[in-house]
This record gives sequence, structure tokens and C-alpha cells, in this order.
Amino acid sequence: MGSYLIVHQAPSLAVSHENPKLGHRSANYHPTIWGDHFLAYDNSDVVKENNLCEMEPQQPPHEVLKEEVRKMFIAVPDKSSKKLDLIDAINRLGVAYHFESEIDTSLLAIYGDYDEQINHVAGREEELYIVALRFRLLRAHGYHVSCDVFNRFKDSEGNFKESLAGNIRGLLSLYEAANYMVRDEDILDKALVFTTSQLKSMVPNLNSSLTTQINHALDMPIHKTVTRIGARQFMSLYQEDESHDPLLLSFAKLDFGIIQKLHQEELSDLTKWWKGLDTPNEIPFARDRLVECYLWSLAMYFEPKYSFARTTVAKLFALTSILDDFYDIYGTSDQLVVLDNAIHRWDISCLDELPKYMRPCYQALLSVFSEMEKESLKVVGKTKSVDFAISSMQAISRAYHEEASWIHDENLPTYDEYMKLALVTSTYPMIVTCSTVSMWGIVRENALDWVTKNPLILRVSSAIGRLMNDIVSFEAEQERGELASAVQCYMMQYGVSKEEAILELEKEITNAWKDVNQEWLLGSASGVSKIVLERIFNLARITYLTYKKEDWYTNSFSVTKDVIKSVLVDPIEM
Ligand SMILES: CC(C)=CCC/C(C)=C/COP(=O)(O)OP(=O)(O)O
Repeated sequence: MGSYLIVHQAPSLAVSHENPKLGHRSANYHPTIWGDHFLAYDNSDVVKENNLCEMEPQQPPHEVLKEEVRKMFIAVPDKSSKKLDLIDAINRLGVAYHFESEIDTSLLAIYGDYDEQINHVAGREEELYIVALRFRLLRAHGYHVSCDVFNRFKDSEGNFKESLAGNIRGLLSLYEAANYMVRDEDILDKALVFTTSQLKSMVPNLNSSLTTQINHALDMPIHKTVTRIGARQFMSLYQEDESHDPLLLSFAKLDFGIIQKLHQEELSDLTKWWKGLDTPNEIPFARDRLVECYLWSLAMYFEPKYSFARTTVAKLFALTSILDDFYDIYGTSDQLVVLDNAIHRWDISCLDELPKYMRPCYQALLSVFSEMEKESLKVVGKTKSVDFAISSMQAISRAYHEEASWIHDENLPTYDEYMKLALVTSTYPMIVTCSTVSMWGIVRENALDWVTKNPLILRVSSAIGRLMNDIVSFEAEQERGELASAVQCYMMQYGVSKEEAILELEKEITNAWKDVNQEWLLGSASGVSKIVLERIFNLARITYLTYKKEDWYTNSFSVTKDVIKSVLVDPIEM
């Protein structure tokens, strides 16, 4: 396998202004660090979705192990705390998708007994772990259980009992549970502050394994973790835990390896497609980030049955990233008018009107949606839904174009004006619409009606994306003439400093997560497609990883590289 690190260090992102007023600027983005790496994966030995029984020769068959895990799951009574541990491990190891109905049945029973079980608990410190775990698993699966269960761990002054201080397991469990808070749950706000400070203060005195575990949790709570990335990391922790189940671990590793091969094959095909666009030569000023885009799409859905949606959405992320660079960086005002019109006419005959450098991207865009039509015709016998997907792409183009006019006119909109467009250019409404259409046959038609109404969970996760992105990238964008950002517009509208603006926007992000949690619970209870809700949730998760410190999408020399390596390159050791 060839080396994937073509470029060994991040070049500066200094901007070159050929003509800042009219466009044709460049942000000097570094080239792809993956090159043709994924082309090298040989497709012939890939185990496909319908052939998951194939395995490494010395391993027990995948299906046999799966049935053993199923038996083990059924053998543990729902009333036992061991069941909660097992559900948690299965979830965190990334194999819950094999046991959905078993987990649902158990959690329904656990939910049925919730009040009774809680009444049995006297609030002893050692019970904090299990109370918090039960709460977390039920909320994660859509049950709106009450946070009053944590009252019993408070002292007469309403603070968490000091005696909980040494209870690492309980504190970690409460910390993870508190991340599922919705608005007006003061006790969970307090729990998060209390557990965070307690855990941080313990770190210097703990052994290295516990330190890793705590630092890891503080950095990335389970709730905000992308399943596939979390699974890879959790496997090592689980293996070190003396009470781990070797059979479950073997199954999880085997499953991870099989799916990794499928992902490598998909990336190999995508790389061939991407090479057809010849981005390094045709559009050298644009970000060449196919693999990073695939990671985003993989974060939304890793399971084999979503292969078509996953690859389609990866293509859309990659093409949208190029469009963003046309509008933000390189296109002149006149060229952008032609581009936006062509996207609105959605007709291959527009090709000749476009500047040469825009043509491959336009052509590829139209053909991705044609593939979507073909698939839709094949799966449900009609293509109407693809019109909604096209409209969502046209809406992004229009919004990008309006944003570009702010750049060219050196105009700073108010925060409210800015956010109206910026929620569209976050890409989430388009991605979720196209994703829903690409999952045809797996989701029901009314899911698309719901998505096109731009429900609250979609609006707030778009806000998380937009605000997190802007907080880490507004200064670099400003240097190259993109004045409008959430931070800048907020400062202007409210007459506050940069620091104050960022603080306020961070509060908005915290509240947005509470709304995502609330809408997850409400949506689950009111019959909204869980499959679609989960995609939106997962978008918020990959956003959190990508933008929590810097723009790790644009800069591939970052955690993104390590994550891609761990999920898509490094084989799993059995
Ligand atoms: C993986 C993803 C999210 C791909 C979609 C393309 C995109 C909009 C990336 C973010 O770029 P940016 O930070 O330059 O966005 P903006 O210009 O909207 O701030």
C-alpha cells in the first residue's frame, strides 16, 4: 500500500489576492493528504452486505458469533444491572445495529419498571453509577425519563454530596448522563459542572488507564461521539476492562473489520470518480477533501445497508465544498451569476455558458442527482422525491450567491440577516434532504415531508454547525475578505467585543444541543422517522469533532487524519 502522506506539513493558509474585489483569489489550501491511497484497496476480496458470513480464516464465523451474543443478551434478565452494562457495551462497540429489536424490547421493559426501580434506590453513592447509566440509555433510545432521579444524590443545600467525590465510576456515569439534558433541567446543568470539575481534579492522582478514560470522556462525551470512531477507541478500553466479555469483543472486532473493508471499497470507487474531476489541475484553488467528506458521510451512517446514501452524500459534500470555494474564494461576480443561473436551470445545456473551470463540477453535480433518480426509480418506481433534493441544492446555491455579494460589496449584514442564510449554507438542510431521498426504500415517504418543513432539530443542528464553524474560522476568512461571520455580525449588531460575542454564541450552541436532545425525545415519541432523526444527530456529532478546536475539515493535518487512519486504514487486531 503506497504512502498516503503526500504532503508532510500544513502550508500556511495565507491568502493571495489576485483581485479581491472581483474574485480569483486563492486561500492556498493544502492538497489532499490521501492522494490515491484508497485506489489501492482491491475490491475483489471485499465482503459485501449480503455476504457478511465470510471471515478471517481462523475466526469463528461472524453469524455464529452474532448468535452467541444474541443468546447471551437474552440470557441476562432485563431487571439485572448486567443488562444495562451489556446494552451499553454493545452500543459503544458499534454493533447495536445487529440487535436493535432485542435492545428495544429490553429497554421497553426497563422503562416500564423505571419508577419502581428508582424507588428501590436509596441514593447510596455506589448506586449513582447504575442510576445514571439507566437514565442515559433510556434517553439515548428516546424515552423522556425524569432527571428527578438524581435529587437523592444532593445534600440539604441542593448541591451534589461531597461524599460522591471519590466515586470515579459514578461520577463518570453521571457526567455521561448529564450530556442528555434538555432545557430547564438545572440538576443536570449542575451535574455537568460538578462531575467535570471533580473528574478534572482527580486526573493527576490516577493510573494511566483511568486518566486516559477520564480525559477521553471530558474531551468527547459518549453522547457527542460518532459511533464508528467511538467504537474503535472503546474496543481498547473494553479489552483492558477485566470484566469484559471476550465473545462480544471478538464479534465487535470481526464486524468492524468486515465493515471497514466495505468502506475501503466505497472509497476506492469514490476516488476513481473524483479523479475524473481532476481537481488538482482544473481547480487547484479549491479544497481537495474527498476522504474527509467521506468521513462526514460515514459519521452519518456506517451500516452496510446505507451504502448508496453514504456514497451519494459523500459526493455531495465534496461537490458542495468546491461550490463553496467558487462562491467564497475564486469566482468573479459575473461568473457567479452564471453559475447560480445554471444551477437554477439544472440543465446540461448550460455547460457551455460556464467558465471552463466550473464545468466538471457542474456536470458531476447533475449526474449525482441522475443517479439518485435511477436509484429512486429502481427502489420505489418513481422519481418525484428527487425534485426536493434538487431544490435543496438550488437553495444552497442561492444562499452562497447572496453571501458572495456581501463579500464583493464589502457589506456586513446584521446577525439575524446573516443567520437566515448561514443556516442554509451550513449544508445540513440540503444534506438531510438528499440523504432522506437516497435512503428511499429504507425510510417512509412521510419522512421527506417532515424534513422539507425544516423541523426544529434540523434548524438547531444547522446552527451548531454554522456557529462552531464560524467561531474557529472567522479570523482566517476575514483575512481573505469574507467579512460576514456569526462572530463579526453578532459583534456589530449588539456592540460587543469579540470575546463577548463568542461567549454568547457558545451559549447558543449549548442551548442548541439541549434542543437537539429535546427534539430527539419528542420526535421519537411522535413517530418521526428515527432513521432520519439519527442522521441529523450524527451530523451534529461529526460537527462537534471537526470544529471543536479548529477547522479540522479544511486542515487535514489534524485529528481528522488520525481518525481517518483509525477508522479507514489501520486494520483491527483480533
Ligand atoms: C464536510 C462538509 C461540511 C462539507 C460541505 C462543504 C462545506 C460547506 C464545508 C465547510 O466549508 P467552510 O468552512 O468554508 O464553510 P463556509 O464557507 O460556509 O463557512
